[in-house]
Parts: sequence; structure tokens; C-alpha cells
Amino acid sequence: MALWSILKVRVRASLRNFQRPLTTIASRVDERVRVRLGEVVGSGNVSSSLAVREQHGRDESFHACKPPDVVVWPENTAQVRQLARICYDHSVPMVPYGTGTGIEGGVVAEEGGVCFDLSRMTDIVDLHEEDLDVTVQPGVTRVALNTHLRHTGLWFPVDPGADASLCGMAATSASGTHTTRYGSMRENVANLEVVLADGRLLHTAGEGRHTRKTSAGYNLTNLFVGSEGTLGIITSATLRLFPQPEAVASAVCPMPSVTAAGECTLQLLRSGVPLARIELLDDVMMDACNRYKGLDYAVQPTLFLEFHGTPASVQEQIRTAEEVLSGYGAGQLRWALAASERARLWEARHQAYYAARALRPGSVGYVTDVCVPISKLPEVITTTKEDLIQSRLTGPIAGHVGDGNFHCILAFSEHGEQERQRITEFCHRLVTRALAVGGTCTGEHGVGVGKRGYLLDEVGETGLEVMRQLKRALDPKGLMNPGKVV
Ligand SMILES: Cc1cc2c(cc1C)N(C[C@H](O)[C@H](O)[C@H](O)COP(=O)(O)OP(=O)(O)OC[C@H]1O[C@@H](n3cnc4c(N)ncnc43)[C@H](O)[C@@H]1O)c1[nH]c(=O)[nH]c(=O)c1N2
Ligand SMILES: CCCCCCC(=O)C(=O)O
Ligand SMILES: [Mn+2]
Repeated sequence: MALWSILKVRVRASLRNFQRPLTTIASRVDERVRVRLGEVVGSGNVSSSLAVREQHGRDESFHACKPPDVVVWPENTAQVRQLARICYDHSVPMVPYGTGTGIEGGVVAEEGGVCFDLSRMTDIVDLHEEDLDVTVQPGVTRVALNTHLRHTGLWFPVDPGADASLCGMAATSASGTHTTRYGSMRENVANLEVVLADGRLLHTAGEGRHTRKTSAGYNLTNLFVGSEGTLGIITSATLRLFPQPEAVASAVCPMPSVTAAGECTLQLLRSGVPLARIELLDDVMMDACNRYKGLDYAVQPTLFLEFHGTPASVQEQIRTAEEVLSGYGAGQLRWALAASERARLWEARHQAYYAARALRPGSVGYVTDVCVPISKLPEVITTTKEDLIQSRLTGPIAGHVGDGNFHCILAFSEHGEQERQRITEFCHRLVTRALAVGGTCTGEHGVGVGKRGYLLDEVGETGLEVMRQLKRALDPKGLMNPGKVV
């Protein structure tokens, strides 16, 4: 059987496995419900216009738009609870919406229903500078938080390329370029306030609690981190903060091959240098970034590095790192020390998604996201690059290599059916390769609609069944973001 047919059979089989715990889902939001929703939020905060619905029925990815029936903009938690209760009573699906920057179709309204756009809840509720934590409402984005914190000497380091909402980041278990040193959302959320499907209010670590650690019962906080709107609506998040580093140095370092870059990354991690960031861009990605941002970096696999600490410790880290790098044939390091130069360097990295898509103007981007044990990274990334060449695909690679996590972005024309098929097959092989070495089908973008077919292989039958039991317990009518994750 051709690979494409095998793939289709497998995807169909795993789709059949979805025993969504829904009872009855109303296919449309009728006028009665619409009126009740409007009574809660006021007429300016509810819309059924097609343009607004279409804008909310898709994210930044290629996943097809499926608009919700209504969009509501609650302004506080009490309103979210009342809206949820109305949806629950009328068995209407609910889809939470942060900033729509997701790339696995998480906000696509698979079964219509009500989209909860949380962008008007923008309060930074509690800043405890002395405890190094902060509580934010779901409309607060990471840039808004860090701007607010600028004069406190503190910051929140989890940084996906997009300026996403922090509660959306909790919902997708996001990470970013600083994760290798500071962790992902999983390590940095201390408490969540969540409106459950029936309107009940849950504080995952207890109301008002904001400790650095707890061993009080089940870890409900991390049950909701990565739940992608399928278990409840996050109406506030308590996050860990860090002191802004006294000294920062960034560098760009060309490497002879992706294999050397991967092996060197491993050795740097083993050497104990507390790398603040280590990112790999392959030659194709460097070329795309040069073109997109008007830069002149060497078109070679390249490591982007950053060191944080006191001035003395940064110097020490750099000395060790340079020794390790030279052992792997690294080229000349280009340093960025001033804040503006560093910002330029990292802006080029963060725009990788758009730079890759700009290689083919008018294209859409098929983004992959796998993560493997760090020791397997050199092998998996090298094989993936060979696979791209054999598949006749242009797929720049960028990776958070300190975490064993990397992406290819395959820019394709919506009309090129054959090319799209080759891309789907390539992505399937990539995920299979990652799973085979003990990796995961998604390091950070989440399952959404794109990775549902792989969850069974990844967590096993019992794992998936326990996830579904948890879903049924919290959302017995199957109304929370139906068609996603489990
Ligand atoms: C250019 C670029 C670069 C990157 C990325 C995107 C883009 C466009 N991303 C992906 C994206 O930014 C990330 O998934 C964010 O966490 C999504 O946050 P939004 O607020 O946009 O959620 P969005 O609105 O897209 O929703 C995503 C999912 O979360 C749910 N959700 C949102 N808010 C919720 C809430 N308050 N309560 C419950 N559920 C909620 C939604 O229902 C949906 O399932 C990423 N990601 C990453 O991890 N690392 C990276 O490096 C990058 N880089
Ligand atoms: C090859 C670049 C793909 C980028 C996808 C977005 C993302 O997660 C990132 O790290 O950037
Ligand atoms: Mn990423």
C-alpha cells in the first residue's frame, strides 16, 4: 500500500477512536440564546457578523476556518461564568479565544457555538514583587506584562515569537527561546482561575494562593496547562517572575553542519553553562531571514546564543562556550551586546515563521513541531534535512535546540494538491521519527486539530482513556472546544 494510503487509513482509524463525551450539542446558537448572551455582556460586546466570526474561526496556521456562530467579549469573570452557564443550559459549544496566534487550529470552531474572545479582560490584577509573582487576566499579553514590569527589575521569560495572551500560552503550554534556562508555561504557572463548562469557578491551587511550590493534592494547575480550552476557560493566571539579568550577551555563530550544531548543543548543555538561549537556524532558514530582514549573516547552519548573569559570570560562561564551540568547527562569533543590537538579532529569529513563508509569496505555512530527547536531536534533525531534500520540499528549520525541540515550515500554495500531499507525508514521517526515539508529536504548539491523530501513539490507550475520563468529569456534555485534543 502506498504511504499516502497507509496514512489515510491510520488517520481515519484514530478519528474513529474519538469517543467525544458529548451528549447533545446544539448545532446552532438560536435567537433565544443570542439574546441572553447579549443581556450579560451588552450589545457592544456580542457579534454575529460574518467578518467577525470568520476572523475568530481560524488562527495563524493553514488550518481551515470554521467560524463560531457568535462572538462575545466578556469584561470580567462574573460575565464569563454567566455566559458559560447559558451555553451549558442550552448545550452550546464554547471556544475560548486569546489572541488567535496559535498554529494548530485550536480556535477553529469545529462545531460552531460561542467564541469567548477574552481580549477585553486586560487587568494585571496582583503584582507581588517581593514574592516574584503576578496574576493576570486573559487579555494580558506577554509584551504588555513585560512592559508593565520594566521598572520593577522583574520579567516573565516565556516568549513564543508572537505576542500571545499569557492565558492562551498557559492553555497551549507554550514555550520559547528562553525555555532552556527558565522553563515553559508548565514550570511557570503557579495558579489558574478557571470557569468550568457549567459556570463553576475553580482555583487550581486554591483561591489567593501563590507559593513557589505545593504538594497539596493533585496538580490541577498543570492539568489545565496545555488543555487548549477543552476543560474550561482560564480567567486569570498566576505566573512566576524572574529578576532581569544584570548582564546579557548574545551571539550568532555559524556552524559547519546541522549535525555539528546539534552535537555542539549537547556538549554545551553538558558543560554546565547555564545557557539563557540556544537556537538553531539551518542554512535555508538563515537565507530566508537574511532576505526577509535585509541581513547579511552567512548562509550556513547557525546557532543563536545568549548568556545571562553578573558581568563576571557572563564572561566565564562565554569562555567555556567558546572552547566547546571551537571543538565543533564553529566559525567567527558575531556578538550583540547593546540592547538594541540584541533586539535586532532576536527579532530576526522570532520572525522565522514569516521569513519562511516569504520564500514563496502568497503561500500558506505548514508548521511542524516535534521534540525529542536532547541526545537524539543531532540524528533526528540530520535525517529530517535529508528527508526534505528527498521529498523535494523547501522546509527551513528553526529549533529551540536546548530543549530538543525544532520546527520546519513548509510554505505551499493552497492550489498545489500534490505538493501538499508530499508535505503531509513528510510531516507524518517526522512525527513518527520523533515518537520512535522517545519524543513527542508536539513540544509546544499543542495538539489542536493538527496532531489529534498522534495522541494515541504517544500516550497509549490507557493514557488517552484517562485523558478522556478527565474530560468527561469536567465537561460531561462535551461543550468545551469540541473536536480538539482528545
Ligand atoms: C510567529 C509565531 C511564532 C510562534 C507562535 C505563533 C506565531 C504566529 N507560537 C504559537 C502561539 O503563539 C502559541 O500557541 C500561543 O500560546 C497562543 O496564544 P493565543 O493567546 O494566541 O491563543 P489562541 O487564541 O491562538 O488559542 C490557542 C488555544 O488556546 C485556547 N485558549 C486561548 N485562551 C484561552 C483561555 N483564556 N482559556 C482557555 N483556553 C484558551 C484556545 O481555545 C485554543 O485552543 C509559538 N508557540 C510556542 O509555544 N513557542 C513558540 O516559539 C511560538 N512561536
Ligand atoms: C521554521 C520556523 C517555524 C516557526 C514556528 C513558530 C515557532 O514556534 C518559532 O519558534 O518561531
Ligand atoms: Mn517555537
